[in-house]
Amino acid sequence: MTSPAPHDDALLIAGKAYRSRLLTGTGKFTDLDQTRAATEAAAAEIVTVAIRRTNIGQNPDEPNLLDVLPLDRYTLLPNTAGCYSAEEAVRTCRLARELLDGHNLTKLEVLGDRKTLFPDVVQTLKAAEQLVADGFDVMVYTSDDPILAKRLEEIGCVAVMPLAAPIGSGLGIQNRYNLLEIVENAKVPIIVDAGVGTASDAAIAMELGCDGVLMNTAIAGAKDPVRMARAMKLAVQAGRDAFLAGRIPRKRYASASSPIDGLIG
Ligand SMILES: CC(=O)[C@@H](O)[C@H](O)COP(=O)(O)O
Repeated sequence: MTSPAPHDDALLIAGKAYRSRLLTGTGKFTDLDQTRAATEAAAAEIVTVAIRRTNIGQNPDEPNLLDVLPLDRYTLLPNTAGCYSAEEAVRTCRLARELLDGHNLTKLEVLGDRKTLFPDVVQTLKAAEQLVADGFDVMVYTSDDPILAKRLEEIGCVAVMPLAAPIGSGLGIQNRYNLLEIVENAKVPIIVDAGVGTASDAAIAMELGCDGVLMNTAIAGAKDPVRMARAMKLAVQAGRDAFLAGRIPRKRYASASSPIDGLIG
């Protein structure tokens, strides 16, 4: 049997196919040139933007992110970073849709507190319901709770994005069994969002069967963001290939690498 070439293995989100399974954030870079260079090195196709913090045309006198990440090349994923209630998040998504001429794809995050930046799951569910009813394609940041992930899928979110660890912590995947449970039960893409620290974290997420990884701090905060972006691209690709190839089972005892049948003497 021939394995599909990696480029046949598209990530489908809201009816659109993407070759890249690495989604990147646009915050925390030194300047727009670095944002562009790192995003290119990551080979990201979907880039997320904090609508309340980033100029995508609201302030005509300030540098515009879209000058370095043009809409004909990237799929913009406006996000609701900084929102602490369903109401604020819904309002922010509507503002983004207005600014972007009816663009329906959105990343919902409703935060619970400023210390952990964990999602407020009650407010997240409420906002997701309203946004889906309002015609948005909602990619939703959530905790790594499998029951909640399923509820968000049932509501109609187009992708569910459980955290690996708190946003910006770089702690890597804290509960791989929860992620596995979420992935095994999902009918929509599962994209790990937040908490990745280095390339091996991204590879593990993909080896677990996640459909993609979204990250910002691990790239933007690295000593060499462009180099880290490239490392993340390769890690996501390697993890995906390893998942599709199927890992060998773990065994307690050794099994010789060379066959012992037909040994002389
Ligand atoms: C960029 C974004 O949308 C956030 O959810 C978050 O910033 C990602 O987390 P890390 O910064 O930990 O990668």
